[in-house]
Order: sequence, then C-alpha cells, then structure tokens
Amino acid sequence: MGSVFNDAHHGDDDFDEGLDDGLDNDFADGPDEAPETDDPFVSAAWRAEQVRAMERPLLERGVPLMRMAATAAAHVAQAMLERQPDGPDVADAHVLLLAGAGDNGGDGLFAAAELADQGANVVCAATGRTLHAEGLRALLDAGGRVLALDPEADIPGAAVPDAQDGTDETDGDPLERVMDLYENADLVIDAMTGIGLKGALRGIPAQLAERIGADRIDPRSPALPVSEPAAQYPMVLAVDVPSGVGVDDGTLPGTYIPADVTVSFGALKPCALLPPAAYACGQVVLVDFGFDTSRVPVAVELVSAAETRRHIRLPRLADNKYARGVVGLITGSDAYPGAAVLSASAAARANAGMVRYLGPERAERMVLDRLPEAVFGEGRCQAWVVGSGIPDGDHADVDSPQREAIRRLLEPYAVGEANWPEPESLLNIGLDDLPESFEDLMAMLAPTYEGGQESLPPVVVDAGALDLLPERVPPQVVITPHAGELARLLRSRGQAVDADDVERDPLGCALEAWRLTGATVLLKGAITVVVGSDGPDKPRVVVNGNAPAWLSTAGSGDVLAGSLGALLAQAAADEDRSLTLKMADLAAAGAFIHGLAGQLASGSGQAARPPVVVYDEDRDRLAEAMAPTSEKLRDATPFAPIGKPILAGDVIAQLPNVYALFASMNLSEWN
Ligand SMILES: NC(=O)C1=CN([C@@H]2O[C@H](COP(=O)(O)OP(=O)(O)OC[C@H]3O[C@@H](n4cnc5c(N)ncnc54)[C@H](OP(=O)(O)O)[C@@H]3O)[C@@H](O)[C@H]2O)[C@@H](O)CC1
Ligand SMILES: Nc1ncnc2c1ncn2[C@@H]1O[C@H](COP(=O)(O)OP(=O)(O)O)[C@@H](O)[C@H]1O
Ligand SMILES: [K+]
Repeated sequence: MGSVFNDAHHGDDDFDEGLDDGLDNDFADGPDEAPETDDPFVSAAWRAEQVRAMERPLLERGVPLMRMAATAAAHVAQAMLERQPDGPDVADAHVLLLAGAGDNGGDGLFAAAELADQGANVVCAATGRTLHAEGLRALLDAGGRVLALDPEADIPGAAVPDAQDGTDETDGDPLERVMDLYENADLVIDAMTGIGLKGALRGIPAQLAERIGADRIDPRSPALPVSEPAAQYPMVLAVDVPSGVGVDDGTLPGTYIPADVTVSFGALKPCALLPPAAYACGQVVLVDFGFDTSRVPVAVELVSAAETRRHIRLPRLADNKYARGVVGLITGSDAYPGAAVLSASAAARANAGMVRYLGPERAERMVLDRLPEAVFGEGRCQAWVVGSGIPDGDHADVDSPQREAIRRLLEPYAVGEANWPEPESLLNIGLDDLPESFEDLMAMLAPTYEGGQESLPPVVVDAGALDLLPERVPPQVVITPHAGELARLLRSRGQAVDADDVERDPLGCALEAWRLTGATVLLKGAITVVVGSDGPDKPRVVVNGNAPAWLSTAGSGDVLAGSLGALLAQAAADEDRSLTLKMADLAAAGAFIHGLAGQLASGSGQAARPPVVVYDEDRDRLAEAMAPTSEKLRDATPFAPIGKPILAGDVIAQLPNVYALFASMNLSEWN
C-alpha cells in the first residue's frame, strides 16, 4: 500500500472539521497511482504439504530449486547488509549461519557459500548431526568454516567442540561459542528448520533459539514503520520461515528466532500472514518459482486493496438513499452513549445511503447532535450493527430494552426449525412492554422474513451483544470480538479458553467459534483474522494486517462495527443478495477499510503485516523494493513516518477519503 501514502493527505482535521470538509484535499484530484492491483501470489498462503506438492513437478523436471532459493537468499542478505547506513561491505561482513540437517540447512549453506565467495567471513553452526552434503562442500570450498554443536555429529570438515581440550578454538560450551559468534556477527542466517519442522523446537535448535530469541524479543519496543532497518545487531535473515514458528497455524509452539527479514520460497506459508507468527517474520521477501497454484485451495488469504474495492458500491445514476443501503444500529447505552455516536457516524461516513439509530433517549440525542442525517423512525434496513457500547449480560440489567431488542432481532437468525419464529408470532411478542421505537423495529424486520433465513439482512454482532448470539446462526451474521470477548464466547459454549489462549492461537480459536456458531468470525487484533464459510463445512480464512498500532484506541472497535455495517448494507443493497459465501471477504474488506482509515488518520507507515516484497533478480530493484517505508514516505508526508496519536473520531473523518481512494481506482473494474 505504499502508493496510497504517496498520495495521501495527512491533514490534521479533527472529527468535527471532518464533518463538513468534504474532499478539500489532494484526494479531490484522485491519486496519481491507484492502490496495488490484485496479485494472488503475494496475498495467499499454502500449508507445508501443499507447498511440497507444488514443488514436486518442478523438481521432477530437474528445476534446481535449492540453488535458486540459495541465490535469492544470498541476494537478500546482501541487500540487508547494504541498507545498513554504517554496515560493512559484504567482503568485510561477519556472517553466522545456523544450519539444520534438512534442506532448509542446505539452502542456508549454498546461500552462505555465495557470500563467502564474495569475501564474507562465514561460520556455520551445525545444529543437527549431519549437514546437506553438497551444501557443506560448497561452503567449505568457498572458505567458510563449520562448527558442529552436537557431540555426536558426523560432519566432514567440521570442528567439533571438545570440552576437554583447552587449546582448541572451539573449546568450552559450544552454545557459548555460538553466542560469541552471534554477538560479533553482522548478519545471522537462520536455516535450522523450514517447512519440515515438527511441533516445537527441541534439542540444540531449541536451546539456540531460546538464547538468541530472548535477546531479540522486546514487546516494549515501539512499533516502527515497516521495513525499518533493525535497531539491534546482528540482523537476522530467516530462510523460508523463522525456525520454530508454527508453519501452518501461525502459532509459536516453543522457542523461535524472530527475523528482520524472511525469504520465503515458492509460496507464502500461513505463518507469514497469521498472528502471532507473522510478527516474527519481519519483512517477507517472496521468491517466485512459478508454482501452479491454480488447483491448490488457498489456506489463508490476505485481503488486498483490489479485493476490498470489489465490495464497494459506487452511487448509481438512478440511485436513491434506500438503494445505496440503509444501516440500522442498536448500539450505545446510557453507560456508553459515545459508542452510539461513533458507530452511527462511522456507518454514515462509509458510503451508506442512510443510518437508522435505535437506543436510549440520551444516546439518541447525542447521535442527532453529531449526525443530524440519522433517522429514528420506521423503515427497512439492509444491514444491522448491534451491541457496540452496550454492556453484556454480566455487566448489565439483562432486561434492558436494548438487549431485549437485540435478542429479538437475532432470534430469526437462529438456525434450526424450533427456533424459527412464524412472522405472525414474532410481531406479537410482548410488544406492549417495549418502547415504540422497538415496535417499529419489529415492523421493519417483518418483510425480510418472507424470503426465509437466507434473505435476512447481514448483521454485525459486537461487544455486549455477543452473549445474545443464538446457538447457531447463518454466515451473514458477523461477530466482531477481540481476544477476551472471543474467549468468553467460547467458554459459553463449553470450551476452557481464556484471552491468552486466543492470543496464542487466534486462527484455532476463530475456527472453533466458526464451527460452533456458524457465524462469520472477525477476531480483532493488530492482525485481524476472519473465518467464514466457503461452502458446507469448509472454512475460508482471510486476514487483514494494514492497521497501524495507533488504531488501538478507545472506540476504534465501534468505528469498525459501524463502517463494516455500511459495507454490508452496500453489498446487500445490490440485487445479488446471496452474501453467504462472500461474508469472510466482506468482513475482511471492512477491516481493511478501517485499517487504511487508521493509516491516513495517523499518517503512519507502520502496519502489523508489512506488504510482501516480491523477490527481484535485479539487485538494484530488489534493494529498492526492500527499502524502508520511511524513505519512501519522507517526501510524501509532513509527519514523521511513524505517525501520530489518533482518536476514533479521526478514523471516522478519514473514511470518506478511503472511499475516495477506492472510487478513483480503475472504474472499468467496478461491477
Ligand atoms: N518450497 C520450496 O519450493 C523449496 C524448499 N526448499 C527448502 O527445503 C525446506 C524443507 O526441507 P526439509 O523437508 O528437509 O525440512 P527442514 O525444514 O529442513 O526440516 C527438517 C530438519 O529439521 C529438524 N527438525 C524437525 N522438527 C524439529 C524440531 N521440532 N526440533 C528440532 N529440529 C527439528 C529435522 O531434524 P530430525 O527430525 O531429522 O532430527 C531435520 O533436520 C524448506 O523449508 C526450504 O527451505 C528449497 O531447498 C527448495 C525449494
Ligand atoms: N496493535 C494494534 N495494531 C493495529 N490495530 C490494532 C491493534 N490493536 C487493536 N487494533 C485494532 O483496533 C480495534 C480495537 O477494537 P476494540 O478492541 O473493540 O476497541 P474498543 O472496544 O475500544 O472500540 C480493532 O479494530 C483492532 O483490530
Ligand atoms: K529457517
């Protein structure tokens, strides 16, 4: 998304100014360059076994994949050294290679041999009992040295540490020796394990990862603009994947070595996209081997600008406000009236034709004050947003009229004959007890029942409404929990998980929630994970990683809920109303829009998941592609590229600018 920044207006207009400033900035002329186009290659990931299946036909044809991988890794290593302002030339660089016994180690050996050929001082620490034989020979021939860490190792040409022999340079604890080398290295190449990793690291690789990893993980360090040169030496280049990360599920099952750059071969693996492993990958450089991916189902997808654009509905010649999509909101409460303003304003500024609000009088007044366009009367909605800013059952009067209204709104979504209310009975349930506006609500819903559950409008179930979700619902129900809320939802369905468990395995927990509820699950975080339905019992996993850390600010989730509601209303307003199989992509597109608004508001080049760089054989072009975002941004923004603090209202004010960016993309591609 670098190109977005080149054109972005990073004005500091606050929310109120944003209400009437319209497009008084350089968006009015449209960006010179549209956001990135679709490239499934950089936005899709496949599991280890799928990658092996894709590489097989090439290996059978004799394509030298390992040599290609190694050369790419060596070029990336050079680019890393060269981009350090005071870094050494390759010829003067000290390189420590950590190599395992498998092909990942083989890649590392050939890559290190290329660096040694150029004069680099290379020491390979062998973590297994053997090394890839040809790779070893190549490194030794190029002048590299090899240190075997395992006393049982059988590696010709390697020095074997011997605690008894005080005269050998390799004496003492071999791990200490590696740590000495580590501390004096300019670059570490991590080739201990690749896609062949089974479970958590054990043995010598685990011990090394514990020492080196602990040295490098500091959650207190600030979130920097993407691809910023490493703050600490040595830099780490991971070969294919950082050793120790859960390749297929994105977990961190044990010790691991976080990388500054990961050079990924053939195709992305899920760990490059999924939290928390993706945070350990740093900048990902993807090497294209020309795999035929067409017949291999994608395991995890990263939502792109181009994909998001497809879900946006531009105003049409014959439109009226209803045709453009009406969003209904049951949000905000006496305890949190601000959430009503934020969610309703976000919906209104995100290309909806109209916003209907239902809530307590005080919140209603506040919505009117800030959003005179909102309506409160009877009528139909193409999408609903419920629960933001409403206390859940543990913290609220369970019989509050709002919770009651949400419960009834959600009732028809309950999957299963027994739960499916007759339209008649639904219109007659205890309406006398409800305020008039809720009677209106029932009337609004009535027409939608005629087409059955399929035709019920999409609904975003957020925050305090999550505990009102029926046991099972159809996919057009999107739940938007953060880790703590997802843990609570899973506990209510008999799973013993807490928020930490969800943060440790976001994909696993989101999948579980999808399996148990049928809802499309949008799990919020620095990287947002969406699981929806891709056919019967078939999940579709889409992630978004464009959000800057500045976006973690109070009310940010309310903004997401409102703007996602507007996106769903646009989609539902189209004639083609079968959204079932599109819901995961729609929800992820909503997160993308939210993240991009956060980027524009904060003027930040930081993102949880930096854009993937496609490897280029041309060394200058590769270096340019890998250049820090701060360099690319320096002339494009009046702010330091790290950005500035923002409020939820600032994000809302940028939503129209996000839509302007999308609207200026190639119009012929609009459907
Ligand atoms: N994609 C592509 O197109 C191409 C892929 N290529 C490359 O091949 C790589 C895959 O190579 P691979 O199959 O040899 O497995 P790999 O990752 O080296 O792991 C095996 C080693 O790890 C060890 N080990 C395992 N689990 C462990 C644990 N828990 N804790 C500790 N150790 C553990 C295991 O030890 P063992 O279990 O045998 O004791 C063995 O030594 C791939 O990632 C890519 O780099 C390119 O060369 C060509 C193109
Ligand atoms: N570190 C982070 N980096 C980027 N985005 C984040 C980060 N942490 C949270 N977010 C995003 O900020 C929003 C927070 O939502 P939520 O937790 O519901 O906050 P609130 O309840 O205050 O509105 C979500 O969209 C989430 O994806
Ligand atoms: K590795």
